[in-house]
Amino acid sequence: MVSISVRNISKSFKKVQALDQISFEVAQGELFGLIGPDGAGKTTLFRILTTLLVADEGSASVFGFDVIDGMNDIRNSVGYMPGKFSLYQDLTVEENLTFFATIFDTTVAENYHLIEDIYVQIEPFKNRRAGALSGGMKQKLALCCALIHQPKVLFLDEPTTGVDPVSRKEFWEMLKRLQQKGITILVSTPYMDEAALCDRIALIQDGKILDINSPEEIVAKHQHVIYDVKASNPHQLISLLKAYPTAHSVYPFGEYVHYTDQSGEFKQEDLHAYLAHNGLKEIVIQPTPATIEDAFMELAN
Ligand SMILES: Nc1ncnc2c1ncn2[C@@H]1O[C@H](COP(=O)(O)OP(=O)(O)OP(=O)(O)O)[C@@H](O)[C@H]1O
Repeated sequence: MVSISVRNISKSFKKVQALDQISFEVAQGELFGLIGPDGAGKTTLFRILTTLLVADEGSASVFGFDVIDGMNDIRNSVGYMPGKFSLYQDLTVEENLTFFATIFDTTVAENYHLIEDIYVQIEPFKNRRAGALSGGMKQKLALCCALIHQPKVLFLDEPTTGVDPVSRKEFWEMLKRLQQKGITILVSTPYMDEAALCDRIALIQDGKILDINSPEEIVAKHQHVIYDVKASNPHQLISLLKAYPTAHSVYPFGEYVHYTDQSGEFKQEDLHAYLAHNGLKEIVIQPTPATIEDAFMELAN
């Protein structure tokens, strides 16, 4: 069964085309990721799907309810965790949760089973103002607030941005548990490593979908051999690689530069000799497996 359906959605703000003919479907119970850099259009899409913004073109439905005609039904059946400002900073942890339960005409007690796993971690701070919580705790509270009315679909806009790596990992484990309860989850993230944890992902840039598939298939489609390259002068290394006659792509990747070549006759020794001849030292060149980030760079090129 289809839980979220997006058909040819476009949205512009004056001269900026935030979304350009976006289409995709999310199955019930699926954990689907929107992956893209800042400004890709992720938040705009979330706002359209949660009925807070009207698209210029196209149509969309959530759980069979149209985003225009079924606005109230959607609002009652989805949970939305916006990237920023979803909590009342001056209310305590407990007051925030009670507030969100009340506006959906339910009680914390009624749906406590859904949030218990998460809430026990912030319960020791239940009398603390939300504004005084750490990033990871705010995120857990925001997730509890989005879940307290037992939504069928969860929209999470960059839930782990600005959160430490341990809390990020815990957060994804919680999402997996929620998925097992049958909740459909649409989550956005700029972190490519998190993309691998989704069932399927859509790679988005400049309002367009570059590809939709499982993370494994997106990586498997990558055509070029990727080389990790490192040398004494990273800036010069990038310029030299870009100037190499058969270069296909060159971009920084952690402590390395990722290099792909367009020639079938590429030899690591030739590239090594070229870099050494141009004065670089401590040169390392080694093949490395493709990641989602590499696939993204290739598609975005
Ligand atoms: N209300 C608005 N008025 C004008 N431009 C907007 C508005 N909302 C979004 N935009 C522009 O639309 C584009 C997409 O923005 P959007 O917030 O959807 O991207 P995003 O992928 O969520 O990135 P971010 O993580 O930076 O929010 C950006 O260029 C943004 O500046």
